[in-house]
Amino acid sequence: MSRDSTNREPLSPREQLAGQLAESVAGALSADLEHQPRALLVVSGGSTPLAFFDRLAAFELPWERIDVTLADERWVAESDKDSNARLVREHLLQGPAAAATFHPLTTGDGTPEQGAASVAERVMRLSWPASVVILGMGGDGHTASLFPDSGELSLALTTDEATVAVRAPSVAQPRITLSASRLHQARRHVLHIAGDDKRAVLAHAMAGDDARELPIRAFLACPLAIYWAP
Ligand SMILES: O=C1O[C@H](COP(=O)(O)O)[C@@H](O)[C@H](O)[C@H]1O
Repeated sequence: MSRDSTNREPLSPREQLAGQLAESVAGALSADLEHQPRALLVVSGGSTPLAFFDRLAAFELPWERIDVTLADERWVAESDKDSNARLVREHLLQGPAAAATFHPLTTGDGTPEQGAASVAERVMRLSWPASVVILGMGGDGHTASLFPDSGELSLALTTDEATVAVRAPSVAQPRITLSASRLHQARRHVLHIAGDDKRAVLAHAMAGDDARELPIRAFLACPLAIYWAP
């Protein structure tokens, strides 16, 4: 355990990792904004990024020139406990970062199939390439909402469209995901994961090349900076 800058709270390895990733992402956004009017940050949902969001939000950056969107989203209301947008609003768009512009991946449509085209138009208006795409990974090797058991996986791995509506037996809600081709459009790619289980999945992914088995494989050659803690 080390201590944070106030020398009060002991930091867990995951908290230290979140701080290191926040520093790196803040530096990347700052560097890009020196030579472009706006910068785009693509983040993932789930439980892993929360401490990172909290840390990044505190950086003094020209947030009014920063757009934030998600790699994927559950097709639920923003008030839902499973909404990635809710996590971003509650943990990232706080303090200095409240001045950023957030672009959610949902619409008022009943299904992601109905909403995907208008979300794609919204996404394509952003400042690509993104400064950073931060990916997470599930225990099944999924990243964003590219699930091994989804009927839309092949489409999501190959289409030039920006978004794909996804359904998978392994997850409760329908989802929308940025396609692999859209997620590839970034200056920097990061994989942020924690725990020995995910390290083992990543090692398995690195030993093969079939992205339909472990979709994270579609990003291993980006190159991908790996942020891992026990
Ligand atoms: O479903 C999702 O899961 C992954 C990983 O989530 P975590 O809770 O294990 O951190 C995430 O990267 C993805 O964006 C999310 O929709």
